[in-house]
Amino acid sequence: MSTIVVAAVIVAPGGRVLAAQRAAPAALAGGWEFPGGKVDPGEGEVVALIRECREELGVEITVGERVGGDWALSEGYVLRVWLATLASGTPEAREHLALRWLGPGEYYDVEWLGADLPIMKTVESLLQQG
Ligand SMILES: Nc1nc2c([nH]c(=O)n2[C@H]2C[C@H](O)[C@@H](COP(=O)(O)OP(=O)(O)OP(=O)(O)O)O2)c(=O)[nH]1
Repeated sequence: MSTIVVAAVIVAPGGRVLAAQRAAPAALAGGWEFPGGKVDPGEGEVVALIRECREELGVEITVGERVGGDWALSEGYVLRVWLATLASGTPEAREHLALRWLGPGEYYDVEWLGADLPIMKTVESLLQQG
């Protein structure tokens, strides 16, 4: 069975989305992703998403609609993604090298990890549909 990784596309007014730059492992460090992480055994996926955003960014999120289905990662891992908004707090890079809010026209200004580029494209279409 695959390990499930969950990630949040946190959307702020003006269609800004939060990108986070990975600090590790070496093969991925410097690449940009949506905040999240692995679901713990027995843990709900949305619960894991909220926990990861609390741990990594120091924020509380409100989870919205799912983005796509299972996004392929490396062997044995799948990525599931949700739109989210900030319920409280200001994101801080507690585990990442940096954070960036990307507005429309800036969505591709960072080096997304391979799995994340198609997700960004799907999110762009969703946000354009309003
Ligand atoms: N969180 C996250 N991980 C991603 C994305 N895209 C992508 O390829 N990944 C990969 C990187 C990692 O190999 C894996 C997620 O692992 P993680 O390191 O974020 O998980 P975690 O916070 O639970 O950390 P740990 O248990 O390994 O300490 O999925 C993404 O957008 N968000």
